[in-house]
Amino acid sequence: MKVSQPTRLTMVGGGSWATALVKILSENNVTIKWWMRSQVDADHIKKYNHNRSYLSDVQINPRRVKVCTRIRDAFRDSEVIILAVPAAFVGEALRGIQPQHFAGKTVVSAIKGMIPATNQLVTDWVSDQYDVPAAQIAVIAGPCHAEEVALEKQSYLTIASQDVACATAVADLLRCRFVQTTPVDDIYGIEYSAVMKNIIALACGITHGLGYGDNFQAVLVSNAMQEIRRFVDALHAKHRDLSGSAYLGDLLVTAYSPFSRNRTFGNLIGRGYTIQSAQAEMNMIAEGYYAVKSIHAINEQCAVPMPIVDAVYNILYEKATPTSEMNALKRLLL
Ligand SMILES: NC(=O)C1=CN([C@@H]2O[C@H](COP(=O)(O)OP(=O)(O)OC[C@H]3O[C@@H](n4cnc5c(N)ncnc54)[C@H](OP(=O)(O)O)[C@@H]3O)[C@@H](O)[C@H]2O)C=CC1
Ligand SMILES: O=C(CO)COP(=O)(O)O
Repeated sequence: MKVSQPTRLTMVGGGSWATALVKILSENNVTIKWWMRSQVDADHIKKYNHNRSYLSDVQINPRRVKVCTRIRDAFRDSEVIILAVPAAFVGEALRGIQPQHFAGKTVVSAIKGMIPATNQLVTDWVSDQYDVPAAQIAVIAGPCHAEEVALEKQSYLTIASQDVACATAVADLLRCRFVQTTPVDDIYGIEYSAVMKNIIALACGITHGLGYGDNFQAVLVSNAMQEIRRFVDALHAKHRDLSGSAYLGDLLVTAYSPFSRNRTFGNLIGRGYTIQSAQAEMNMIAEGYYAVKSIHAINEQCAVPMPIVDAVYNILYEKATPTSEMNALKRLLL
């Protein structure tokens, strides 16, 4: 990707994170074609310059942002594609897009989830499905809730790519008054850690819903860090400092923030909601619900000890009760 401004960019997704990223990018010299599936939401933005369904206080700049519901129109002439729908729906969002539509473009995943059908990271899936070279793929990571971006609270993003020049170019696009960005090369470590922290946040929410306190959660989170290290090292061994903000920082914000979708979903499960009723209660998607199934399946090959992931999987997919799983888990934590 050329680092030259102005940049023509496509945002795929009409949810909270897509809306927050549109806000960030609109601060810079970027023109955005913003694809969303809902015609009603798109029409509303065109008329009133805000997204009625997510982060409705964010003003959309009509000079920078054009909304559309046809994915091929959204891709035309763009240099950068940002994917910002939950992983389970990215295939549906890109229906009608062929490898040639990605040719020459930089693809940036803002997604912290796994492709359920293939148990792949989103970037691996993009590379396989659309023949996008690794040097043109990046991810957006770091502890950053869309709600705080909407409020212009100081935030930090880490941009990872195997090609540091690509990461740097994307980091330049996303740096603004209230967002600092850092380019790095550990794309696999960062993407897997971002997926894992959502599962841990489900566990934090479940235990909170059951009545466990801060003392327990601190032990849960520190054990989770070790679990993440074991898993990521087993898949992609590399020297990495997991105390960095894209790893530990993202785990902390998700585990402790009331904005967290995954923690909220877990909390409802801990309080006795069924999966269906918890999903219905939330207007947003908790990626960890889908991801735990993929991570559990991948770990059948690696066989890394992951008691927290196993407990969440058993609760969400094996009909185990939160009480019994957390009773068993608490004996394993140190
Ligand atoms: N929210 C945040 O703070 C952050 C989120 N992320 C990541 O960003 C990604 C998107 O999350 P987020 O924006 O929070 O999600 P939201 O729950 O806010 O939005 C979900 C989006 O997915 C769309 N969608 C839902 N169901 C389908 C479907 N069946 N087919 C196609 N599209 C569908 C929704 O469209 P519709 O409105 O029409 O239903 C909406 O645009 C996730 O991977 C998340 O982990 C990363 C960092 C921060
Ligand atoms: O990844 C996120 C913030 O960095 C958002 O996920 P949660 O909403 O589950 O915390």
